[in-house]
Amino acid sequence: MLEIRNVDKVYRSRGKPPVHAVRALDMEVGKGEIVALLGSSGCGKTSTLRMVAGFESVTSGEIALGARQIHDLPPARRKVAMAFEGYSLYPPLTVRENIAFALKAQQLTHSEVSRRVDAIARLVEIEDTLDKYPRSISGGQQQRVSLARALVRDADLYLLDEPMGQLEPQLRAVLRGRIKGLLAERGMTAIFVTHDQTEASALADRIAVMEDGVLQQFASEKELKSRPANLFVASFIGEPPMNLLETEVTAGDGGFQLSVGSDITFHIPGGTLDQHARRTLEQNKRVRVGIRPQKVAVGTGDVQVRVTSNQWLGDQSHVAGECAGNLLIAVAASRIAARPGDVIPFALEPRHLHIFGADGVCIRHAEVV
Ligand SMILES: Nc1ncnc2c1ncn2[C@@H]1O[C@H](COP(=O)(O)OP(=O)(O)OP(=O)(O)O)[C@@H](O)[C@H]1O
Repeated sequence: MLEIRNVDKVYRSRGKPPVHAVRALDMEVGKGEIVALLGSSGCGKTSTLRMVAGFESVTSGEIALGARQIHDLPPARRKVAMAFEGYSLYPPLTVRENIAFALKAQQLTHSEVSRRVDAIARLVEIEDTLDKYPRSISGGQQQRVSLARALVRDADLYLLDEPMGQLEPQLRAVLRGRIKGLLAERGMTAIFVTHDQTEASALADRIAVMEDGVLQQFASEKELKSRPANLFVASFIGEPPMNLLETEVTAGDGGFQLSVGSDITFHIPGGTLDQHARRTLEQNKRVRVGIRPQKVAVGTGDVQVRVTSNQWLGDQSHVAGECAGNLLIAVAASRIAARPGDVIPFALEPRHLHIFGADGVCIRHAEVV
């Protein structure tokens, strides 16, 4: 449906060094798929969306939508609807007129326009603002008008830039569900930008994780968590973040020992490694390993940890502790009786380890259970 092929974006402003905002981006989005672009501020999410919509040119590369090459077309001819981060509402028009304006090109009857505007306004809960002007409504309401203006259109692709960033958490959760329902019911294809992992997971079929202009991994939330492509994705996705440890590698016992000083030793059987992983471990003296806090067992095991904090969050405990200069976090389903300063055991099983090569690429994933 949407194909982004080897796209680069370089901003050049006079007197300033060029900014390489997007690098060699390759991405395919299927019909009816909902995709989240997730990443920290400045990683190139908005630039990507704006290039697809046509508000920024591509520096190189191609973008196709269905059978059409669109990267050289003006925005109005792309059949792409976009809700902007800065809303871009027309100040002299009322909310109703702003939303209806998006339907102008579709030559609908007056009553059909009214019906559609009322329905979308109801969905995003702005019915009572329809006769007001943008300046007299709140930022959160303006954001919903912008969202309504994009979703009301018939388009091949919907691009939503931080569509709910201004809304309070409760309304956000309600709208998330409704928008997902609308997109699914109509088989709409959508890409939305977010900083928020919960939002990405709740709305999207697949998540594109970007950092520094580079697509790091494009996969379902489940796969990002269970098979992170590299250290960046491993540490960025998941809450609390993955525990990462620097280990020393020694070969032996038909496999490898990965140790953190004399305090932690993992035995990795050769049979759990493919050829590339084995070669990487043979060639590197040190590698990083990662283990999800949810996979660290508390009160059992042979890693002695000095507790630094222990919080009960109502449905789970987060226990943090220090071992050989490393901070380790464990998530347990029950209350843990431990106070800061106590020494308690943690169990870190080798089968739950992700192992990363010197370039940060994951060479062995944890066993999926
Ligand atoms: N018009 C522009 N001219 C020059 N540099 C720009 C321009 N627009 C964006 N940039 C730069 O390009 C990089 C990527 O910006 P972009 O807005 O795409 O990131 P983002 O991931 O959407 O960030 P945010 O979440 O903060 O909106 C940043 O370094 C930004 O400063």
